[in-house]
Amino acid sequence: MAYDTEKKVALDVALAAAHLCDRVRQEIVPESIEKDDRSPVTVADFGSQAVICQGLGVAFPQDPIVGEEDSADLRSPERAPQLQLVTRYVQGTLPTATPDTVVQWIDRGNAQGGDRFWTLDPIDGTKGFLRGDQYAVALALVEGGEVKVGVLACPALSFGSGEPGLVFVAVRGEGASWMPLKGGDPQPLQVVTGAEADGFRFVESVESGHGDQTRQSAIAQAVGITQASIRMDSQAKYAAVAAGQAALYLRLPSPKTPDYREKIWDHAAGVLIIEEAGGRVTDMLGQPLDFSQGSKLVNNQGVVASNGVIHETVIAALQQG
Ligand SMILES: Nc1ncnc2c1ncn2[C@@H]1O[C@H](COP(=O)(O)O)[C@@H](OP(=O)(O)O)[C@H]1O
Ligand SMILES: [Mg+2]
Ligand SMILES: [Mg+2]
Ligand SMILES: [Mg+2]
Repeated sequence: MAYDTEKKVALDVALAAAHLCDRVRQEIVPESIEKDDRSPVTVADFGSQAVICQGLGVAFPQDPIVGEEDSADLRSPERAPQLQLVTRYVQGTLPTATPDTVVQWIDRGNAQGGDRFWTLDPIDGTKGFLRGDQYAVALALVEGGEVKVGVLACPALSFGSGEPGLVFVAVRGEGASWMPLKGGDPQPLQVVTGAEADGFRFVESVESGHGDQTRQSAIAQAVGITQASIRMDSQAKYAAVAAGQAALYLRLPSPKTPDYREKIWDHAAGVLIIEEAGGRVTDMLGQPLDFSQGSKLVNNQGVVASNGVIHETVIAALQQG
């Protein structure tokens, strides 16, 4: 089957990284370092990126990686204790790791893109990770501007009363599935179908600054969704739609940052998982997300991810105001 090796390697490295993040959260209260854009990053974000870039580097030495983090904030002498801590956690997976190899692995993720590249969010939802809520390790392969393989590892997510820790994977044209992070048989993913919108739920970010919650509620109501939103950090929202737990994920530009452009690693894996589960993802104008323009979705604003059935109705409601 197509992309068999890529799928296997992506799953292996994402699982190793998810395990690292989970260990950090169980063992310490991770402190956050503030990046230049004032957003937080933790030892787990750095460790996750190091483990994944190392593994991809061995399996696919020619492939560029467009990752969220870089090691600049870890290299300064006053950050030596944090780099030591990252190295200690990476050694749990890669025993020969040193501070030098760790920063080199992290910086493999500094590529700009190309015809074929990986995009990596070592922890999507760092604010959720810090709060003890949802987060995801997100990895995707993009070829010719199209997402071909997507993996989302969600250590804190569960379905119903099941144990937390789920992983989602999709290969273009071959469907999407989920399994427990601990291992087990893959189960197919399928969006919720039917036209009974009043039974549907919608998902949105916990962070009010990452979207427009007022407008998101208004649009959901306009398309007949009467129930309150489910607020969740990270691309776990894409997983919720792919698994049929919600019919819609709305991410409309925040009035505080109207010119914000979404980052490719915040969406690539989730988009493919929803599409392969039978759903649809576009921007707020109904255009496909364009992953061929470097690290940002410069040609898109807002994201609408749905079960497909209600998609056109949502886009129409957005055009009306
Ligand atoms: N003004 C903004 N509008 C939309 N997304 C934003 C934003 N500022 C930051 N983000 C992104 O929102 C992501 C988290 O999404 P969510 O709110 O759905 O959990 C962050 O990913 P990281 O946590 O990987 O940095 C970050 O890239
Ligand atoms: Mg971040
Ligand atoms: Mg992110
Ligand atoms: Mg991140």
